Amino acid sequence: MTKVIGLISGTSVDGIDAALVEITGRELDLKIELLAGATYPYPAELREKILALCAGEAVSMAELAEIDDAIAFAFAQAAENIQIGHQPASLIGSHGQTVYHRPPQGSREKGKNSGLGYTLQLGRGALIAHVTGITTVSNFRVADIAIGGHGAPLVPRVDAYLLSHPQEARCIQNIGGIGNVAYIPPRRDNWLEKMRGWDTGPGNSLLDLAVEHLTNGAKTYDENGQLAAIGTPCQPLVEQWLAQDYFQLPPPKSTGRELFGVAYLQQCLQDAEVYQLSAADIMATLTELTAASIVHSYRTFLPQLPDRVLLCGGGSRNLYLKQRLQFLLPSIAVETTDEAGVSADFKEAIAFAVLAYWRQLNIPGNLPSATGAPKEVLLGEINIGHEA
Ligand SMILES: Nc1ncnc2c1ncn2[C@@H]1O[C@H](COP(=O)(O)OP(=O)(O)OP(=O)(O)O)[C@@H](O)[C@H]1O
Ligand SMILES: CC(=O)N[C@H]1[C@@H]2OC[C@@H](O2)[C@@H](O)[C@@H]1O[C@H](C)C(=O)O
Repeated sequence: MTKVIGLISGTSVDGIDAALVEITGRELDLKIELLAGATYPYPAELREKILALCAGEAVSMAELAEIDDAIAFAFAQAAENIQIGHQPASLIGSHGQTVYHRPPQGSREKGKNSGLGYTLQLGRGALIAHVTGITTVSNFRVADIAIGGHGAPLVPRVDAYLLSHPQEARCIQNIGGIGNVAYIPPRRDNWLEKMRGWDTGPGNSLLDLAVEHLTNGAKTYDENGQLAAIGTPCQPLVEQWLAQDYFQLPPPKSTGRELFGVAYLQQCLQDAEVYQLSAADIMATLTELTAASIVHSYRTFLPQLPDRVLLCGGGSRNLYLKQRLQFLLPSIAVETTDEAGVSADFKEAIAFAVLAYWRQLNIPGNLPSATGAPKEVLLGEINIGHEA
């Protein structure tokens, strides 16, 4: 049994999710127990700086170094806090903070750099290992990227072992800033080879930006989808947006705030002008885009629709969004991963604890059918803590 801390701040940049878990087994016999989970918001000033970086604002290398260190210290503090009242952990898996993600483009010849993806997560693991004294695995995405993969999504392989079912085909749908899915066929025959995974597109990123814009900064997210729920989705707009490139691109595929960020929202608002929509209608329409893009991708790219969809991430708390997903998938059970025994709030943090644990055991962490990499690889760089 190994006690591991998983840390991640996702594309919503709302704060650091920390999970303290006990892990046993390897793959098919993998078991986790969540001992503690908490979200530690970033200091407001740091969040603003990170969002500016993500939006492509120019910073000097000196400023970048400062932000990197501030993130690492915040992550180390989260690791210290989550252990309070528990026996100390022996390993940390820290995803860090994505500030830039460029998916690979087209085919790539070995040894040549044309078309290679690029991804940058800040919050260097060496500093977290030094501050906490705990060995820290970090930089999980780069090995998959280096061999031509997207480096994302990485959670599907962990989903496979924690959430597969002997009879049911399941879609594990994360709705964070960006949405991503893991499709898991029933656990029989060569089920792992039949798995699929990809980023479905915007999760909450456009919703958060829109609410902030429409309420002049008074709100940062549409709690439970309350505002969207009193509006009406403008279907012609949803169809217009769904016809765009990303939604038609076959998987494996990944995306980020580089695409579904401020400029994308501005274009959406401009497209909406002709329909003279109310604030609630705009929110309903953007929420419909999130729901419809998820369902469109299942209908277009999966070999069969799943028997059950298990939601996770902050968007699983958006009741209106959940209702719309259920409406668009009438004969399929739409629930959350909580109902299958894995915390919907902390599944990503749990996954990075598992990925660190696998790294120590030399077990590959990527699922080539989800990242597009040509083979399985070990993920993450190991930074030894001085107490190791
Ligand atoms: N009660 C709620 N009602 C509606 N939306 C919510 C609620 N709680 C959280 N959210 C949404 O969830 C978002 C945070 O989700 P989460 O923490 O899963 O994202 P993330 O991990 O940063 O993203 P990603 O998975 O893309 O890396 C918030 O920004 C908000 O939009
Ligand atoms: C580059 C990056 O940070 N991607 C995130 C993001 O947030 C959701 C989606 O886009 C997913 O691809 C990924 O995160 C999760 C943790 C993953 O790798 O599975």
